[in-house]
Amino acid sequence: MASARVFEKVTVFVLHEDGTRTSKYSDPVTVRLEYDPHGLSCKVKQGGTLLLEIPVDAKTECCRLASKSYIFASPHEDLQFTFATESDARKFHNVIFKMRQGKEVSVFNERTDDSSATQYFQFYSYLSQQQNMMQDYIRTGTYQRAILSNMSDFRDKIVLDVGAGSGILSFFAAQAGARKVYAVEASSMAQHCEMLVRSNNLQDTIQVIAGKIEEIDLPDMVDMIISEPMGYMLYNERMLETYLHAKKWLKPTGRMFPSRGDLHLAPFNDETLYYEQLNKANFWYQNCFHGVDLCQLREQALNEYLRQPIVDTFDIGICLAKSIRYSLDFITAQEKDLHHLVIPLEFHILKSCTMHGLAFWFDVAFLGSTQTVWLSTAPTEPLTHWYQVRCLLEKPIFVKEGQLVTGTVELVANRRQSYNVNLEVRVEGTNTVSTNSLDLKNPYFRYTGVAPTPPPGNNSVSPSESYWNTVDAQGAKQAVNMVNGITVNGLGEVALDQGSSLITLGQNNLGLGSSNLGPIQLNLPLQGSSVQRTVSLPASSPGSFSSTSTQHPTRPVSGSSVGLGSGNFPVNSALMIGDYVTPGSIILPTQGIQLNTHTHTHTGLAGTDNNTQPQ
Ligand SMILES: C[S@@+](CC[C@H](N)C(=O)[O-])C[C@H]1O[C@@H](n2cnc3c(N)ncnc32)[C@H](O)[C@@H]1O
Repeated sequence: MASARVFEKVTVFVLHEDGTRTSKYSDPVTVRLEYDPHGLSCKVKQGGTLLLEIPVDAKTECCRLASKSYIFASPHEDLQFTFATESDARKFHNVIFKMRQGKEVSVFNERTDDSSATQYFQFYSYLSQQQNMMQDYIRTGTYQRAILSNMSDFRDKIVLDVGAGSGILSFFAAQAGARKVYAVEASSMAQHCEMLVRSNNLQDTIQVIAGKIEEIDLPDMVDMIISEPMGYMLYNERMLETYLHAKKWLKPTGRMFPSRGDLHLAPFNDETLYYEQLNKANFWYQNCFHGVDLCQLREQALNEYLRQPIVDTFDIGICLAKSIRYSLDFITAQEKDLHHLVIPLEFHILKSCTMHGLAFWFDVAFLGSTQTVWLSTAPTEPLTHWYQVRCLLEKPIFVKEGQLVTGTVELVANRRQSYNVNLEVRVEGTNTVSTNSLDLKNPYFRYTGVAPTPPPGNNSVSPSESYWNTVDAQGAKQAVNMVNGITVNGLGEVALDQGSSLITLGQNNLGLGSSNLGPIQLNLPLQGSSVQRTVSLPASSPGSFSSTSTQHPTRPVSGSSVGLGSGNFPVNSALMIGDYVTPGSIILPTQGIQLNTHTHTHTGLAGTDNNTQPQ
């Protein structure tokens, strides 16, 4: 039920203690039963005016009365609705009865706290959040390619879209020739989705069903299930369980798009990241903060910071071993398989280094009958709104090339639609063990838009020389300037009068004293930044020129127009609840960006230090 059930000419009475009743409104009203993630919302209207709204869920006290009436009991008022016809009263009762029956047996409700579900579906009811996901071009483009390059899996088929949101994947299925698409969406986005279906004239193909997969009914079994159920680290949000649950509607020969998910794990080295967390905790290590000794809480603060998985991106060069892959086959896996995952670790260390933790990313595969398409969130691939996730160890360990690091990552599902992550790593043949326990529901969003830098010690040629070799000599030649009546270009070539060609000078061979030229400033493009960096050249360098260039992160960020500069930008915390922050939701200051080479300071971030998930 995406559209509301509407009942006209309903008379509403207030029931009194003494058994009498009085009319609540002078005229009959219109009653609408609308889908709500908790159950239903019963809206009483007159003309366009909303007079009353009664939330109806599994706990609401209500029942049928005689053949044409229905009673709602509430602490302050008991109401009787008398319908125009018996048939209306029966329909009204049936909608409520079915909803309540669904709730009683809802697998979703059993595994989810009400508060978590409320916040979660509220988040997805915002058009801006659906837009954020839709604008992740790598994500949306890959889904469309996977579907349209496997037309034979969709043509004339019945498709189920699990968590349809705006309905974008349902539209792709329709483009691929699906006969019928059931677009199931639990948030109130279902209503917007239905509007799009109608305005695109696809109401005969796409049927929007408002409700949770675990609670709705479908008229048919389906040939194909499509969905985008992946959260941070693949498993966050526990929507994969909903995706697997939906298989109760899949024909035995049916397909799942995506068909398989691979979680990748690799040990990493990142001194800056580790000390950044440590330093944040050091705030509590002061004994006279406005006259108050805070030291007692330093340990707990550190624990809190270390419990946060870090969401951002990094250079693959920080990884100390080849990643291991933990695969989940969506066709064969069961919901309960995702309640407790134990991932065995075995890393063959490739370079001697301090290991600070484990990095995670995921890929999903669409195994079509014509083509296999992969969607990857690897650090080597264009950035998506899933970024990558890193979990720090409580105590970093030193590992040597050739050593074997073993251990486990345990993911324990919780009622907040997330996981507790327990790490344990051991260096084989030594006594070295390190652990940590993290809360995936409360990650630290650290992405600033700065291109990640490779780890130190990776240069086998002189970086200074290679840089200058790549400076565009032609650009410098054209940067012509007048200095003390002499024309000088960026290569140091000079001409004494206008119109004559420029000549290369030896060391100050015009006899100009260095003091005449003064300090020379050169504005260079900075990698990953849209700001200029001022470099002072020796005063004896002839001429001065200014070359302004805007360069974006070396790894393209997918999604909407992102021009991300250096420094720390406020992230709109309202956008960070629920699913993810997209690259597009970084807010750039309009002016005056100070070059900040320390990417680890986050004083510029809005709100708290980035809680990205609902609690
Ligand atoms: C990550 S979004 C994807 C939206 C859309 N399919 C897309 O690709 O843009 C997941 C959607 O699934 C919905 N959802 C989550 N759990 C659900 C459930 N148990 N039943 C139905 N919908 C659900 C959310 O409300 C959200 O709109």
